[in-house]
Amino acid sequence: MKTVRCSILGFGAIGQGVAEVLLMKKEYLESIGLEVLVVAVVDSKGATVNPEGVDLADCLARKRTVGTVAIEKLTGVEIIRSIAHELVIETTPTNIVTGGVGLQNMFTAFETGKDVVTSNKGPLTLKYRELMEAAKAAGSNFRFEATVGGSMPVINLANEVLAGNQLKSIKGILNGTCNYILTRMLEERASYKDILTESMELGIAETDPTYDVEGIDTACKLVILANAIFGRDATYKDVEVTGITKITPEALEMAYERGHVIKLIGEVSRERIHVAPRLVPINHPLAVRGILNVASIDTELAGEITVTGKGAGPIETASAVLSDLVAIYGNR
Ligand SMILES: NC(=O)C1=CN([C@@H]2O[C@H](COP(=O)(O)OP(=O)(O)OC[C@H]3O[C@@H](n4cnc5c(N)ncnc54)[C@H](OP(=O)(O)O)[C@@H]3O)[C@@H](O)[C@H]2O)C=CC1
Ligand SMILES: N[C@@H](CC=O)C(=O)O
Ligand code: NA
Repeated sequence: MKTVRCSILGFGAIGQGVAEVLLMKKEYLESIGLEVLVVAVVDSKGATVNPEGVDLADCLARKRTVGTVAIEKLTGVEIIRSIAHELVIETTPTNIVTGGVGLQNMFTAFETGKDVVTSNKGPLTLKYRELMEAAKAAGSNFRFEATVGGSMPVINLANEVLAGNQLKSIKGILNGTCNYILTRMLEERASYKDILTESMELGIAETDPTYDVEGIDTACKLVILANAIFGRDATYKDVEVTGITKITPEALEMAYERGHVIKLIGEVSRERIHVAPRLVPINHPLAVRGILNVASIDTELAGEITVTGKGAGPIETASAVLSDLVAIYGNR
């Protein structure tokens, strides 16, 4: 049995989802020869640490009752430097201005020879090239399937499953919150404000939900795809961005009467990266509903390949984190 010691940095919707999935998948992981030991869990107030493995069920219970896992006043960087482990699971908030605490966590992880699996888009949007170089110099694994499309496979699908097949563009819906809002505004005439509040309660919206509705989150994901799949050196400023804040119920209804839905569509190719609301025919493969995401990959050899799946949510996103963990340490 191989033991993988890991830290979970950020214990909000996704960090907790990861903890739940690690508990749920303990037997499966053991069946493929992996014992995953979480040695530290960190939120904004501090950490629970145990080099022999923390009690994840207890961390989840304390987070839900007391509001924090903090027992010791330690930060992510301090934990990365002082506690022996192999893998940092980074799930702190996305910040595209500074990279947030996640950027420092990732650089420190590579500096100390650790692998990183993350759902955090900020560092990758701001400093993709530098992070890849740091990971390479350290000989570390760096995987981030959860950053784009949540559970929906897209990065690993394009780079691994479609390896060798030159890709021309990727186009689709990459924000679950916006799709949920647009769907419910049209189908139930629910109010924009109420659905946004509900999205925050469901753990699908960003820590700062303006990132969702202003198209910033989709833009981040397009930057990650541009860099990870199209070999570009893009940052946020390379994206043309329009969000959904100006879409009215009347506009949605008028479009529907004419056989269309309005969707927030992102598109990335070697030439252009842009996101804006667009009209999509009702029966088109991109016209998915609710929190679903969808991506149509235009390939050189295989034509168009379209995938869809839940783009947000704690357990769904943790599914992508789990698959990255297994890709690094499993005997596949
Ligand atoms: N929600 C989703 O469906 C998806 C989210 N993501 C990405 O995953 C990441 C996490 O999202 P989500 O869980 O929803 O966000 P939340 O806001 O629910 O959780 C963020 C967590 O990070 C903690 N945190 C904030 N600052 C610090 C700090 N300085 N040191 C340590 N911990 C800190 C927070 O602490 P505290 O609990 O004390 O506030 C909280 O536990 C984001 O980058 C997001 O973009 C990606 C895919 C899907
Ligand atoms: N807030 C995001 C979460 C996943 O990245 C979304 O709604 O898609
Ligand atoms: Na994904």
